[in-house]
Amino acid sequence: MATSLSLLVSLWPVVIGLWVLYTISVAIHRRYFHPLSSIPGPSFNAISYLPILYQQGILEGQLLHALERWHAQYGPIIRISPNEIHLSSPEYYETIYSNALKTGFYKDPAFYGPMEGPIKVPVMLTIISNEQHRVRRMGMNPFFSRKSVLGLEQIVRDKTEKLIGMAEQNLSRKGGEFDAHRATRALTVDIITEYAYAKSWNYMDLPDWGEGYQEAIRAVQTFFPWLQTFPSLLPVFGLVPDWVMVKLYPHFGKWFGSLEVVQQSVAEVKREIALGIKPARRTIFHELLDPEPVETEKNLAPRQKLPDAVVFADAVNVTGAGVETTGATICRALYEVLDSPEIAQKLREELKTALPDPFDVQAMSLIELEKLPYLTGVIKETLRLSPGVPGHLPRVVPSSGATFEGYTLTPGTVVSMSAWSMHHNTELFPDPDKFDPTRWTDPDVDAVHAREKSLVSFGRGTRNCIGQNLAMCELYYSVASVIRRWDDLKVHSDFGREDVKLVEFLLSYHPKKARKLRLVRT
Ligand code: HEM
Repeated sequence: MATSLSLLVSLWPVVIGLWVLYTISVAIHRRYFHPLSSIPGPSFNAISYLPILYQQGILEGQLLHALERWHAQYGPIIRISPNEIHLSSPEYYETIYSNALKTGFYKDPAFYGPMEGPIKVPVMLTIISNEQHRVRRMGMNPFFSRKSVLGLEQIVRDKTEKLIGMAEQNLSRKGGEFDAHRATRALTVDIITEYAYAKSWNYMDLPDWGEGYQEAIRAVQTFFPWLQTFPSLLPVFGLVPDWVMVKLYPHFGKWFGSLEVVQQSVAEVKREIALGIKPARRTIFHELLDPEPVETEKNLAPRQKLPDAVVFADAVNVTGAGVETTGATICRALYEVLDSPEIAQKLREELKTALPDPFDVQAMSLIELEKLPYLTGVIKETLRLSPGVPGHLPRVVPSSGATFEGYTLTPGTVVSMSAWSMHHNTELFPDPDKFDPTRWTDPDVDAVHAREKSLVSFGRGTRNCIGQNLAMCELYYSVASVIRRWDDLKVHSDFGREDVKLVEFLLSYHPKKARKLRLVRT
């Protein structure tokens, strides 16, 4: 016994030596003999996944800024990890993202897999197979079509009116201020839950505007970079009981609470369906649990019913995906408009003509708001500078291979682009950090068309954002109603440009120490 122990101890240096040798040979292979070895980029990125973890996990969501620096130094194609290439030329976006079913580029399992997190079932966002995704998405598409959004526009109108009423209450107090950050996230929760489940969570009525739910989503996302780098942590993470998570991160209580509400809603709809009760309005759950047949060229084809766990997963995805993204975009638009007297005046003038009564949110209609060129310019420019999903979206090169910038990429290579670098392309957007709504009202229609092609805040093609029609409706209503309502609204002096800097964990956030947007009246 003693001899075998001492043998084991004496072998340690050999084991460590072999491990060091193995690591060095892997590094040498990745750097000099790997199919991607001729692609430029920082040397350490070519041999290790740690630089990405450093940017995302240690520095917290900084990769989008690092990508900008690396592109400036190494050019339009860079190797950002042993197996991932990032591109900055807009011409490739269509190839990689437009029609996944046709081109075969598919989502990178190493990046998207860990995002299933505590739900443990692939949600629509994380499905890898494009074909499986098509089937899942088909059921939900009609629910988020433009026609559906126009049909349910009253929900957005009513919730926006409530937001304005609450802002009025806060602002009319002596020294009053309006917490636009929290309020806009509560607004987006209330809209999506009423829209999707016909039962608003009414976060706008809570004293803390449901802050815990928003913080929990952010906290969940900060784990992603670690799980993407060390996937073996995933099962360990799954073993941690909920109560321990709540102890470690008290905000998780709100998150788990919200999951229960979604579970209950699924159960309630299942009961109604079983009893043959006809709902006042078919919700997302009716659509997924008891789908109406689809009209095909020949006749009506029945659609597949989904298991409860899948319906639940998609519902959670739909609820969470539109909160921070839309809330942050609304806040950025309000900040940019109110921070510039010239932009504020121009927008107010346009809105005064279109909306004579500043108090009447009920008179607004999406179709009329969309006709306002300057307001539209403000919204597009905000989506450019504050895309809700600004970072790299990794896709795997299909079996046919691919060629970019003269480099051939073998099947299985991961290739990505990001909204952030698309939106900072200096040829299309000179002085890219400047907020300039007139980029979108330029009389040069070809130039505007080229910019529109490069505006990819909602992604592209079959894997794009399903909620974009709803998000646009929310953006038009909230920006128009707040700016039209008060002529003397301004940004609190304790808030500045450094507070709108972006970090990202798929969704964009502001750095932890950033202050939240508050508005005051002069
Ligand atoms: C300004 C607001 C928004 C932005 C910028 C945005 C952006 C995006 C982007 C870029 C994707 C694709 C991500 C990828 O390729 O991995 C996406 C997916 C998705 N978004 Fe949004 N989104 C917004 C609002 C919303 C809203 C309001 C909803 C609510 C329904 C929503 C629900 C979803 C869902 C369910 C997916 C996954 C779709 C799929 O994989 O088929 N988003 N979003």
